[in-house]
Amino acid sequence: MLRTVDLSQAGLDGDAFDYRSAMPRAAFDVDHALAAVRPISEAVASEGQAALLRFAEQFDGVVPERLRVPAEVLERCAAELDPVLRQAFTESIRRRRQVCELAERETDSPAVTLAPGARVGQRIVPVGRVGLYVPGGLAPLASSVIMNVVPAQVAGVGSIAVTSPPQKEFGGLPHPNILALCHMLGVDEVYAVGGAQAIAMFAHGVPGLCDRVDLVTGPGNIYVVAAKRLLRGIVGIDSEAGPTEIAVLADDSANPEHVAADLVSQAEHDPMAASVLVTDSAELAEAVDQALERQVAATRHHERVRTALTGPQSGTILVRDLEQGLQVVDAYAAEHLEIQTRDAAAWAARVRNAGAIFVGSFSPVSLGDYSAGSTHVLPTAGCACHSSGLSVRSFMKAVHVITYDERALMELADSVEAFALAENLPAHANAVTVRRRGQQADQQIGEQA
Ligand SMILES: NC(=O)c1ccc[n+]([C@@H]2O[C@H](COP(=O)([O-])OP(=O)(O)OC[C@H]3O[C@@H](n4cnc5c(N)ncnc54)[C@H](O)[C@@H]3O)[C@@H](O)[C@H]2O)c1
Ligand SMILES: N[C@H](CO)Cc1c[nH]c[nH+]1
Ligand SMILES: [Zn+2]
Repeated sequence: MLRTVDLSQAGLDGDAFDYRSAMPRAAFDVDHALAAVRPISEAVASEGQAALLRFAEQFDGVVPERLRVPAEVLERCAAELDPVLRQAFTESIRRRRQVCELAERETDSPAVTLAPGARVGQRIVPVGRVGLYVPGGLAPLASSVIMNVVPAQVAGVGSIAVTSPPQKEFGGLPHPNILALCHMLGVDEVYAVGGAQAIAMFAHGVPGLCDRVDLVTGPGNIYVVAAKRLLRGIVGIDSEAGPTEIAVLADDSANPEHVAADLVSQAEHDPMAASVLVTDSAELAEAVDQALERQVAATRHHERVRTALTGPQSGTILVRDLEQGLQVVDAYAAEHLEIQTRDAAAWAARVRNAGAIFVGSFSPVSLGDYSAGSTHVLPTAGCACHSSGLSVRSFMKAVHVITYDERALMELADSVEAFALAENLPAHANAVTVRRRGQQADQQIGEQA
C-alpha cells in the first residue's frame, strides 16, 4: 500500500545528499488555498456577521441561530456529558496542566548588572487576548480544546475565546463535547464559526460579536493554515499546525501490527495526512505493508485513510542503517516521530527535528493526542525544524527592561554616538549627545558656583 523510496545507496559517494527533497511530502497547494481564503477574510472584515453566516451555510451546510454559543448551552452540554468521557477529559486536563505548570512555565529573569548603574532584565508577560481554534470538519476534535485552553490559562492569558465549526447535526452549534469541555475549563466565550472565516473573525474583530484578539492558536486544515499565513502580522499566530503527519523510525525489532496501526491512526485525520515509515529492514517494511492492507480494510474511515496512505505524501523509506535513518527523519522534521527500535531512548536523544518524539513500543501518537500530558498542536510540513508545539511559552512574551543611570550612560556615550554616526543616523547619536551636554552644562554651573 505504501510506495517505497529506496535511499539505502544515497550519500555513499561522500557528497551531502538532500534527504529533505527526496522525502515524500504533499505538494501543498497553499497558493490555491490562499486564493480561496483571501476573499473570505476580506468579506469578514467588511461585512462582519453577515459574511460569517453566509460562509457557514456554504462550507458547513448550516446557518447557526446564534454565532456566539449561549452560556446555558455550554452548561447543558457539560451536565449531559457521558460520565466515562467526563473522567477521560478530567484526566487529560490534569496531566496536560501538570506538564504546563512544571515543565513549560517561564519566569522573569533577575536583571543582569553589566557595569555600575547599568542593568538589563527580562520580564515575561502573558498575551492579553487569544482566539483558539478547535477543528470540527471531518472530526470534532474536543481534545484540541484542552490542548489550546490549558496552556493559555497556565500562562495567565486574561481573555480567552474559542471557536469551532457549526455542526448541521447539532443545529448549527459546535459539537456538544467541545462545548462541554469549554464549560469544564471555565471558558464562556465560544463561537460557532469554522475555517478561514474564524481566523478572520479573530484577526479583524467583528462588530457586535467578537473583539479582535492578539494571538490565534490551534490546528486546522489547509484553509485554516492558509488563513493563519495570510493574516500573520495583523494577528500573532502559533506555528502552522496543518494536516497531520507521522513518521516511524523502526528496525527489525518493531512489531509490524503496532507500526501499521499508528500509521493508520494519523492517516484517519485527513486525505492530506502523511504516514511515513523509515526502516533499515526490508522484511519489516513488507510485514507493515501486509498489516496495512488488513487494517485499512477494517477501519471505519477506510476511504480517507487509503487516500492518505497512497498519496504522494506517504511512503516507506528504506535506509541502509539507523544512522542514515536518523539523518532522514531529521531532514523530514515530522510533526510526530515514533522511535520503534532497540535502544529507542538513545536514538530519540539524537533527534533534532520533530514536533514531538514518541519513544518505544508503548508510546503511540494516539496517547499524545489525548492523554499523555504533552501537546498535540504541533508544527507540520517541515516546520518542526524551526518551530515548537503549542505550550505555555506560546502564550507569553519576553520584554527587556533597561535601566541605566547617568554615569552608566556616559561610560557608553562615545560608543553609541560612533555606532549611530556609522549608520548615518545622527539623530540617534544626538539623543545621547544632548544628555552629555546636559551633564557638561551641570558641571559648568557647578564650577561657576
Ligand atoms: N498539526 C496539528 O497539530 C493538528 C492537530 C489536530 C488536527 N490537525 C489537522 O486539522 C485538520 C482538521 O481539518 P478538518 O477539515 O477536519 O476541520 P477544520 O475545522 O480544520 O476545517 C473545517 C472548515 O474548513 C473550511 N472549509 C472546508 N472546505 C473549504 C473550502 N473548499 N474552501 C474554504 N474553506 C473550506 C470550512 O469553513 C470548515 O468549517 C486535519 O487536517 C488534521 O490533520 C492538525
Ligand atoms: N493527531 C492530531 C494532530 O496532532 C491531534 C488529534 C486530536 N484528536 C486526535 N488526534
Ligand atoms: Zn490524531
